Amino acid sequence: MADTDALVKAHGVTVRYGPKVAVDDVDFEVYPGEVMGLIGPNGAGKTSLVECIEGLRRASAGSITVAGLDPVADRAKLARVLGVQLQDSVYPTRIKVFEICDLFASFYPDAEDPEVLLEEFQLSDKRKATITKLSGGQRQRLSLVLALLGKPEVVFLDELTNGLDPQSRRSVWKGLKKRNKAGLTIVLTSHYMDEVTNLCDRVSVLIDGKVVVVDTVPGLLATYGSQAVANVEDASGEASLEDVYLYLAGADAVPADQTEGA
Ligand SMILES: Nc1ncnc2c1ncn2[C@@H]1O[C@H](COP(=O)(O)OP(=O)(O)OP(=O)(O)O)[C@@H](O)[C@H]1O
Repeated sequence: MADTDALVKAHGVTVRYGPKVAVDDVDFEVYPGEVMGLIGPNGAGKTSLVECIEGLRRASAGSITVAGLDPVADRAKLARVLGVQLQDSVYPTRIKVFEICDLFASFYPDAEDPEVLLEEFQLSDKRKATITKLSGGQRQRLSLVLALLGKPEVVFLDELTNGLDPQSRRSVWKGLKKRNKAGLTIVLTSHYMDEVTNLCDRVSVLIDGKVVVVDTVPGLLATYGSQAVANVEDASGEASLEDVYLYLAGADAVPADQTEGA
C-alpha cells in the first residue's frame, strides 16, 4: 500500500528530553481499518511517540499527520477523528461514571449512547459510582468507553488490558474486534504478546527509540521464528510472538530493510 493512503503518517519523528533521545528518527504509518500494535521494552519510547501523534506532545523533529491533520495545529478538528484512552489522573475527582460519560458525549455531534457502551463493557452497575471508587480494571474499561464514545476513526489504546481479569480482557477484545470490523482503525501498545497476536494486523517493534521491524505476526514468525526458538533455553515446539519479541529485544537492532523477506 502506498504511504499516501496512510491514516497516520509519522516521518522522521524524534523526541528528545534534554540529552536523552527517547524516539530516534522514527517512521510510523497506520492504514485505515488496520489494528497496529506497538511493542517494545519499558522506556523504548512508545508513549513518547504515541503522545506526539495524539498532539499531546510536540516532536523535537519530524512530521506527523492523522487523517491529513496536524496533531498540534489542528487539535480541535483531530478530536473528532481520534479517540484516546486517558489516564485516570485527568478526571475530576468527585465525578460519577454516568456524569463523565454524559460530559464526554456532549463534546460530539453524534456520540454513541453511553449506556450501551457501559453495558457492553460491564460497567452498568457502576454508573452511579464516583470514579475514585472504581477498581483499577473498572477504570481501565471506563477509559475505553470514553475513548470510543465519540465514534472515532482511529483510537489509540495504551496498555489497554493491564490489570483486567481474563473475562474482562475477552470482552474488551470482542468489543474492539467488532468495531474494527465496522471500520475503526486501532493503534495499541501492549506488553501482552497474546493480546498482540490476537488483535493486531501488523506490529511495530520499537527498541531504544528506533523501529527495528514492522510486519504481520505471521511475517515476524516466518522471518525470526527459528532464530527466536534457538534463543529460548528450554525451547519446545513452535516459536511464539513472545519468543520473537524477546529475541529482537535481546539482539542488536535489525534494520527493517535488511531483514530477510522484508
Ligand atoms: N517527560 C520526560 N522527561 C524526561 N525523560 C522522559 C520523559 N518521558 C519519558 N522519558 C524517558 O524517555 C524514554 C522513553 O519513555 P516512554 O515513556 O516513551 O517509553 P515507553 O516505551 O512508553 O515505556 P513503558 O513501556 O515503560 O511505558 C525513557 O527513557 C523515559 O525515562
